[in-house]
Amino acid sequence: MSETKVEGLSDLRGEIDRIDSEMHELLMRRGDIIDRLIAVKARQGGGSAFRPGREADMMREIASRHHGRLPLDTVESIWRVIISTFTYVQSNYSVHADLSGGDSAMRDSARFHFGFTVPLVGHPTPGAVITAVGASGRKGAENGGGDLGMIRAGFHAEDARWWERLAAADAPKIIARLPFVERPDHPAGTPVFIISNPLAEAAAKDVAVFSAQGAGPAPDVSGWTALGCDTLGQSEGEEFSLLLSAPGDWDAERLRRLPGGGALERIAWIGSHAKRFEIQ
Ligand SMILES: O=C(O)C(=O)C[C@]1(C(=O)O)C=C[C@@H](O)C=C1
Repeated sequence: MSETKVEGLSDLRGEIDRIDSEMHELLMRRGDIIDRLIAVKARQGGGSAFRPGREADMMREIASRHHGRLPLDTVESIWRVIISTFTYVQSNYSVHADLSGGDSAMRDSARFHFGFTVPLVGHPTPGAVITAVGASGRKGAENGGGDLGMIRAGFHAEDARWWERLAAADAPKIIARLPFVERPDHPAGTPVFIISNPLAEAAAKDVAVFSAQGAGPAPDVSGWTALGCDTLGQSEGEEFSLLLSAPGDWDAERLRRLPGGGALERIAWIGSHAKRFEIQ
């Protein structure tokens, strides 16, 4: 009579060890591609290691195919750290984070999206972040070179018109809005903009972001959201200043055609990012 073997803890641990060993082997093989990536990018004219459009596509794909017991939070953070670290080993960079809204939420977001290998530098205001990123790009780095910045989306009492600092052509630009995967109870859900020195290639262009100013009070923007344009920041004074997001193919002329848009005297494109991938 044949005995059926009952599965024991050591069998399951053996299976876990085999899976871990395969995952580690695959990650090391992923690492072996880095030198070839650097060589191909150099042949294509160099440029930044950051490819935000590609990263957004990858995160969307991973979130769409995910199923099973492992929480999506875990899978998202593992891949964010893999991709950020692979970017880092192509070309070292630091993340400059605006801590004006408190340290812990921004630190959580930075570690969730960039891991612990990429150095994190805290700053008191968005302006200080923009200055640090701009300065890192001037140290002989090519286009998009240098560090990344992380600015909390939302009201900044101490630097109410921070977006105006992104308006000059050679100033840093918005390249991403995190988290990519938007869902209730995201563990690092603070909405943040990622800025870098201007990128020549591979930006994500679903959503365009603009800085706009004009004399006197701001126009009535209450109907703009329904027309595709969101007001993400607003500051009043002798001049009003708006931070606006719109579909990726909009330009200054399209913004001026909004009701009251004629009041926008100065408009500057200050970057673009991928559309949020929403999970209910
Ligand atoms: O696809 C690239 O261009 C890469 O450099 C690879 C990689 C990745 O690790 O998957 C890393 C950095 C980029 O921002 C996007 C993706």
